[in-house]
Amino acid sequence: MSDESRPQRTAAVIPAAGRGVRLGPGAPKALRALGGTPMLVHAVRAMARSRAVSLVVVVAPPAETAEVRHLLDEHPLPDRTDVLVVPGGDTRQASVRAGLDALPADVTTVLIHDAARPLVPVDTVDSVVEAVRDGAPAVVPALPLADTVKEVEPGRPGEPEPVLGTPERARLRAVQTPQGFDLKTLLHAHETIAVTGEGATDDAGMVERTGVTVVVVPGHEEAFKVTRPLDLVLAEAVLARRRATDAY
Ligand SMILES: Nc1ccn([C@@H]2O[C@H](COP(=O)(O)OP(=O)(O)OP(=O)(O)O)[C@@H](O)[C@H]2O)c(=O)n1
Ligand SMILES: C[C@](O)(CO)[C@H](O)COP(=O)(O)O
Repeated sequence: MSDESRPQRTAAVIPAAGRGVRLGPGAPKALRALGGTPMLVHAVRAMARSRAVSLVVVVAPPAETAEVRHLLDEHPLPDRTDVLVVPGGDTRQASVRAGLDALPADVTTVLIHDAARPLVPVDTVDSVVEAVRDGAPAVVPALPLADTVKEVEPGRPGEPEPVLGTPERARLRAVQTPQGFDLKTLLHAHETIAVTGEGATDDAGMVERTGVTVVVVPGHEEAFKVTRPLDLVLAEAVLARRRATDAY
């Protein structure tokens, strides 16, 4: 079968193996409650809400893999969505790679979505999938910045840092997930980076290093990442508003 006539199956990989150090002491971040339900369950449902996604691969903290499997069995998804659970690695990049390695051969498009972004709306997920299916090999949702950004010479914590410059804000975007990829393009980036030993803080950053053009589509304010304690307060408020206004 030629590449053109092959059915386009879309899977989502959810890296969820981080500890959540910046959120403070407690269970691994993805397992902490948001509105009484683990953050990971919200993130998995957010992917399954897209009719394009028929498989979700959850990359769990290695010590909690069985617990995560049990948790997902307790929170079933629509019949059309399968869920796999695999153990993660020491870095986000290694965890994403573990998720990619678990994908079956018929997957052509992959979304990489942080468990730490539990409230991404389905329209944002769908717009990323659509852009990949329209031919973009790498797509990221992103928002313009509200703050001015300074480049600094990093110093010791608490010490003043000299400013090196002020990038033009109109050209900057704050990048979210899910990031969408033609699977072969992302696998090639992972293989290239394994050889060069470089790292990247997001998946699109890895693809950029292989010379492939990444495009941006509009992100959403509610796709923010739960990183620090105040983010959890905001997430609870957003979820409570949704539950009060629609059948969420
Ligand atoms: N070894 C790792 C590290 C991170 N992640 C995942 O990558 C996503 C984004 O990372 P971040 O928000 O930085 O999560 P943590 O690494 O858990 O946060 P922290 O740096 O505060 O510990 C999260 O869903 C996290 O679970 C992962 O799967 N494997
Ligand atoms: C992938 C990401 O969420 C895009 O903004 C971000 O780069 C993750 O960074 P973190 O340092 O792992 O929180």
